[in-house]
Amino acid sequence: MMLLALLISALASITPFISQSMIDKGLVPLQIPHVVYCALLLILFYVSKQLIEYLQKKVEITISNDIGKKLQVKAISHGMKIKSTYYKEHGIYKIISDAFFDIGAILTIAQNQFLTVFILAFEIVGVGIGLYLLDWRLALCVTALIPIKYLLNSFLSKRAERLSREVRDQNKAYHRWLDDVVQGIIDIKLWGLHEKKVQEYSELVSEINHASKKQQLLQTKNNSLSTSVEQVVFTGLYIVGAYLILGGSLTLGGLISFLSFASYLLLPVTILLQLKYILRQITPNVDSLKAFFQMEEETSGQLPADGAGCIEFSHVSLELGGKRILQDISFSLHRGEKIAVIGENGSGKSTLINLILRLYEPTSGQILLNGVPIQNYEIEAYRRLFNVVTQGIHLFNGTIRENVCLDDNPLGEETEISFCSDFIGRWQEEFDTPVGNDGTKLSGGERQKIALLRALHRKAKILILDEPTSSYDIESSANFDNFIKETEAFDLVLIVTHHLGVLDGMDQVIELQDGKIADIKKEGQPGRQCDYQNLSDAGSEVCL
Ligand SMILES: Nc1ncnc2c1ncn2[C@@H]1O[C@H](COP(=O)(O)OP(=O)(O)OP(=O)(O)O)[C@@H](O)[C@H]1O
Repeated sequence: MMLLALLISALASITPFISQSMIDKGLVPLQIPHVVYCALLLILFYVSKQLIEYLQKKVEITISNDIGKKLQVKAISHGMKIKSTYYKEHGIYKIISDAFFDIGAILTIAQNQFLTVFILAFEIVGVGIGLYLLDWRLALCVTALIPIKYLLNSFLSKRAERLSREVRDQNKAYHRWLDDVVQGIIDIKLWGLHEKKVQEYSELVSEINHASKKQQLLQTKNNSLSTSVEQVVFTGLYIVGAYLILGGSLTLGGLISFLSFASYLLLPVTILLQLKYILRQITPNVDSLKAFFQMEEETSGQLPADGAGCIEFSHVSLELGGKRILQDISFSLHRGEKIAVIGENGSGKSTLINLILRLYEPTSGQILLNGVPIQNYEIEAYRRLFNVVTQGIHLFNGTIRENVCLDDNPLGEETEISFCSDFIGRWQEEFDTPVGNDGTKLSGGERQKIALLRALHRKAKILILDEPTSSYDIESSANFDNFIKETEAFDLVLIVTHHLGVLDGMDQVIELQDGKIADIKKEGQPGRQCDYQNLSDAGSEVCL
């Protein structure tokens, strides 16, 4: 590549002379052998130039694909590791789509331009030397174009950056909209929002097209102005050339060669001068990609011991988006205990679990596991301590088996828990039955049973369940209550529930109210009498 670049540079510097010699010593006196000789040399130049351009393109595509892939893989990996507080505001789909959009924009704009700089420099030097040697006065006129083009580019590049920012913002608004529509597709159908959403889509696309049209027009304007200036100077070269021929200091062949090779100089010069314009254009994308990669990832730390002696909340408070969600929460859970967290909607129960799972970090106070602040533990090893059923279960689009065995280990003893696995035997394909997108082929209760099987499949020592039975039938609910009461498999069981039947077997019942602890009732040591009747659950009578 380097050799070819040097070759083209050397050839480029002598080709204007070959061309001049062909006209003056071959064509004008009709010396055919000289014409053929010069023509062969020119063919060598053109073929080498094409060859180097082909190789250059090949390298460019490889480098740009490699860079693109590396950036995208890095973006996916980072996107999955960033703290979950980031995607509570905007979904993870939007965050990653934005990053991909920025990567795409940077590569599309920068591709073909930055990578060619190296080759262009050789070409400019070679052709430039040739043209100056051919006629320095004409070469000076061409060189005068460079500052003019530079000023033109500088003038327009500020606007290019503003328009690029506009295009980026419009695309981000579209990703946010699409994320929302994908999540809410069922409600769109149920509430007949189809036309409204299509209208929103149409408006968003119009805005994107409008911004991108302005961006393209500016680019066209830049090209047209630049070409016009070139044309004026080139036309002027005929007049200057005519005077020089008249004065006997330039031959006709020299002028024709100069004019044809001057464009070989101007094209690479134009591309180089456009770098500033291009840099300003990609600045908004580079800025937002930088902001994405600066999003904090979940931290790593020491490995936790296997199992749980004690989880302790010490004066924990949490604020999200300026809103106080939990306030001064203190309690401790000890090995062997089963604990329920109850309270009205929005009292902070799921948030409390999210804090234990390190999906949020306390604004103040500390959570300790076995006496060590939980943020000191290596995050993945820490999370492996928990079997979890979250309130918003997600089932992957695969079979029941694939959804239960997320660790790729074969099915185990969990399949013997009949109240949550019996229903699977009714399907012909049993555990190999596909569940559909997010388990849409299953009922709400069936989805929750698969989520429980998934949690029990992982042989971790702490079981955390967030309203795991809200869609269970009465019989399954009763079986679940017995299972929780009798199980000895876990160091700790923590369950968030509105279903009061399960409270019977609990060692502690923590009641939250408006983000604060209203009561902690311990077995054999009753706290303030809970007003369970206010909790909406069919099974509330079981507790009272
Ligand atoms: N990312 C967030 N930003 C701002 N507020 C939030 C966020 N997540 C939750 N909240 C608020 O925190 C409060 C507690 O929510 P949480 O989900 O913990 O309640 P909950 O007790 O589990 O309720 P439910 O019984 O309805 O499941 C709610 O008022 C909710 O609006």
